[in-house]
Order: sequence, then structure tokens, then C-alpha cells
Amino acid sequence: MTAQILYEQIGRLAARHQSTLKILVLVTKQSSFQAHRFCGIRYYSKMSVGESTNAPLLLRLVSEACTTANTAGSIVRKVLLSGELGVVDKGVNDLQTKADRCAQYYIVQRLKRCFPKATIIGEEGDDVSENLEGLLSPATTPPEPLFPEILNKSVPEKLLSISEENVVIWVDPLDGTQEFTKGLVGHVTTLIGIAVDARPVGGVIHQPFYEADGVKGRTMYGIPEVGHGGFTVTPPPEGKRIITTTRSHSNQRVEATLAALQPDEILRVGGAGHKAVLLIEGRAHAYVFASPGCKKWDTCAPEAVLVSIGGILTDMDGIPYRYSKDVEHVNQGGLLATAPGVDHSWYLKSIPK
Ligand SMILES: Nc1ncnc2c1ncn2[C@@H]1O[C@H](COP(=O)(O)O)[C@@H](O)[C@H]1OP(=O)(O)O
Ligand SMILES: [Mg+2]
Ligand SMILES: [Mg+2]
Ligand SMILES: [Mg+2]
Repeated sequence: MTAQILYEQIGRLAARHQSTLKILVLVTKQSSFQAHRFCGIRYYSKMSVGESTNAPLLLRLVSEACTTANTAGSIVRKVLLSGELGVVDKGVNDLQTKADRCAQYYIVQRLKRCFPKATIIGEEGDDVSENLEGLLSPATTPPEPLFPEILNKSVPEKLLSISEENVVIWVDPLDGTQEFTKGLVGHVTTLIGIAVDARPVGGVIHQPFYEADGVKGRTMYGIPEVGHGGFTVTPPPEGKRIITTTRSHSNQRVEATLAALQPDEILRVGGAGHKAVLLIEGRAHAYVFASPGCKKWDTCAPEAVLVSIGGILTDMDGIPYRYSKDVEHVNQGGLLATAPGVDHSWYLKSIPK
């Protein structure tokens, strides 16, 4: 019996007979399957990659983050379809919806189960607890890793000795909330950044509403010095300067900085993850935001993905951000990110003090 057939039969049995749970657990201990309750819902899956392979920790983290972000994206879509967004304002111009809360609850619970010794910091705080009934199903939690190739990548010596206790995972369950509430769903991403020794070592950017060939959602990952996947790097057009910046959090300083850089075009879009995607795909040369506002969960994953393809992300003085667990959450020094091949130092020189 192949693993897939066994999986499907377990799923069917489970649906028919509530009482088979104990027997199934015994079966699954011998194969790589497990039956478990997740957030009050019982379902059956293969051991997640966080638990089941001998691949280096860094690769298991990124692999698990990809699959987790992908499922979180389907939760975001389902909440939108339900039409009940449950919007609250956490401060000034700082929205949170039921989709932010549900996606964060799912991501944090799942990563905690796979990597219990890592520190996980989510934008929506530690108190989020949501009922995911109706938002999760075996179909949205596929048993196989999303990118099986990740687990076979070779990792430099210095990244082989990472211990789980030293890992900090920065979670932005829904980046671009402001735009999400306005129906601009193309600006939304789910971000999972992985840091060790205060620096990003892996990142996942998932776009829940991207659609190609009938497949919903796109997941992109980057592991500096190891590799990237889920997208094709495209250089931005030569002889032009296209800058992307905030759509909903601008101020005088942001505008004065943009004016000083004399761009040919300004793309005002929502979300830090979305703007990083514009750099990755060559639609902008630089992401410039001369103001506090973004937090560590906004920039950890984008920085890892950008660095994995030769891009750079710093504050407005060129200083890299640090991502240790006790760091201040707000990126006080603003944000300057450049696409691969773009001269980061030119922007640093040209930004007025
Ligand atoms: N003033 C702010 N208050 C709250 N969040 C902010 C602020 N500025 C930026 N952000 C976060 O950084 C992201 C990128 O900023 P912008 O879209 O303005 O370019 C936002 O989508 C938001 O993340 P989130 O949507 O996850 O709360
Ligand atoms: Mg927010
Ligand atoms: Mg965000
Ligand atoms: Mg968010």
C-alpha cells in the first residue's frame, strides 16, 4: 500500500468512525502518519517536516514555514469569503481583522508544535486564540512539503550548527491589513521570517490571492547562502528609477525623501511583503519608507528572501536591523531595500539627512 493510499484510507475511516482515533494513532507511530487534534479539529496527516526528517534544522524550519504559510493563506481566503472580517483598530491607522487573528493562531500553534524550543513572535501578540472550525480541512493542510527540494539543499558549515533554542521566528500573519479591508487583496502577504544570532537566515512570503493556472496562492522562500524558490528573479529596467513606497502610512518626511530621490515612477502599494515582491520581480528598483511604522515581523522574511537573491534591506542609514527576541519591535530607522544589482549606496548618499 502506498503512503498516499494509506493516508486517504485513514482520512476516510476517520470521517466515518470517531472511535478509530486510538487505533489510528498506533498505526501512525509505525508509519510516518499521525492523527491529531489541531485547535479543536481532529485530522490526519503525515508527520510534518519539522518532526520527521533528518535534514538540517534550518531547512526543516523553512520547509515547515512554507507549508504553514500556504495553509494560513487558505485561512485568510476563507475568512474573506465568509464576509465577516471583524475589523478592530489596535491604535491609529493600525487595523486587525479576523483573518489576521485566525492566520496567526494557526501559524503559531503549528510552528510551536514543530519547534517547541524556538521563540515565536507574532504581530497580533500572545493572547490570540481563535476557533478555526470550518477554516481548516485535510485539503488545506496537504501532507507533503510544499517544496520537497528544500530538505535536500546543501547548507554551509556555519549554518549547520544552529540550535532550536537560538531561533527566533517573526510572524506577520497578514501584511497589508489596511488594503485587505478595502478589497485590495493583491497587496496582502503572509510573512514568516527566521532569525539566528539576530540576523535573518530564512524567509517565506506567501501571497494568498495570487492565482496562476487555477492554483490559488503563491509561496516564495529565500535562504541566504543556500537558495530560493517559488519565483523567478527578474532584474528591474535599466536607465530608470522606480521606487515603491507606502500607500496608507505616508507623511511629510516620507514624501520629502521620495522627492529628493527624483524617481521616474512611484508605486504606492500596501504591505512590506508586497513591496519586497515588486523588487524580486524587477517591477521596482527600491523600496523607500523614511519613517518608523514597519516592525520586525514586516521585514525579517522580506530581508531573508531579498538577501538570498543579492538584494539588500537596511534602515535609512544603511544599518541592518537585528532580529533577536528582545529587540524593539518598531523599525525606528525606516526602511530602504534595493533589488539585486541596484546600487544601495547611491540611495544612502542621496537621502537627505
Ligand atoms: N503606522 C503604522 N502602523 C501600523 N502598521 C504599520 C504602520 N506603518 C507600516 N505598518 C506595517 O507595515 C506594513 C507596510 O507598510 P505600508 O503598507 O504602509 O507600506 C503595513 O502593511 C503594516 O503591516 P500590517 O498590515 O501587517 O499591520
Ligand atoms: Mg497590523
Ligand atoms: Mg505587516
Ligand atoms: Mg500584519
